[in-house]
Amino acid sequence: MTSPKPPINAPAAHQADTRIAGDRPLRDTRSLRDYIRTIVDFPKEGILFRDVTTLFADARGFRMAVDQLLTPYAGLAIDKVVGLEARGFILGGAVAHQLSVGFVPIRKKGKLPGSVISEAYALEYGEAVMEIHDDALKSGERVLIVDDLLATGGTAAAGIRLCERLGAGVVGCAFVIDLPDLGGRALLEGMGYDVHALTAFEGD
Ligand SMILES: O=P(O)(O)OC[C@H]1O[C@H](OP(=O)(O)OP(=O)(O)O)[C@H](O)[C@@H]1O
Ligand SMILES: Nc1ncnc2[nH]cnc12
Repeated sequence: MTSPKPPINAPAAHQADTRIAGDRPLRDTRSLRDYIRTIVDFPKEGILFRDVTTLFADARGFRMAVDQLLTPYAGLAIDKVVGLEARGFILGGAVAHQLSVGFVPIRKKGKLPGSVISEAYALEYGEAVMEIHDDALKSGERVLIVDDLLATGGTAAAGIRLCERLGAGVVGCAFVIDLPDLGGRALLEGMGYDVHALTAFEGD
């Protein structure tokens, strides 16, 4: 027999299960990685798609991701968090809120309403153009770039170029997932950028 649903304004008693005492889970011992789902052959054959919607949907998982993303940068001077469309918006917005700084979106071509600058880049499974409002960052501002996943590094490198063309400095690039076999970390670190990733999936 299923129990009746509580009234819509009832206190959320079930949330007790998601609370964390210090770093020690009360009951739930899943690691951040355990919340990430893999979809085979999406968006095309041969791709193992690392799906973070299952991580975002879980209160404990999402909090772990946001907290771990910002930990290395908490003591540093950051003026803006720059999020890469689309999942970088969800993470970057939360990180910006935690750091008490503003959030700037980098979007796919044609989505931003104001005057933009653009950068073309290659993806693991296609090509795209990214854009930023040309007044979104001031010269000399220090930015943290946030996205869900680092694969070839093409998206992040385009994001870095856009920020730097506006005169901003990239303090770091933070990702939930690194796919090291696709070379993004090596690319970005080879260019001298700080890369912070919470977990890696090898063999992709
Ligand atoms: O390191 P790269 O090879 O550039 O790949 C990483 C990018 O690919 C994914 O986004 P996607 O392009 O699928 O766009 P979406 O988030 O808008 O779905 C992911 O969220 C990163 O932004
Ligand atoms: N394997 C993958 N899973 C999820 N997002 C991606 N973006 C590029 N490669 C990806």
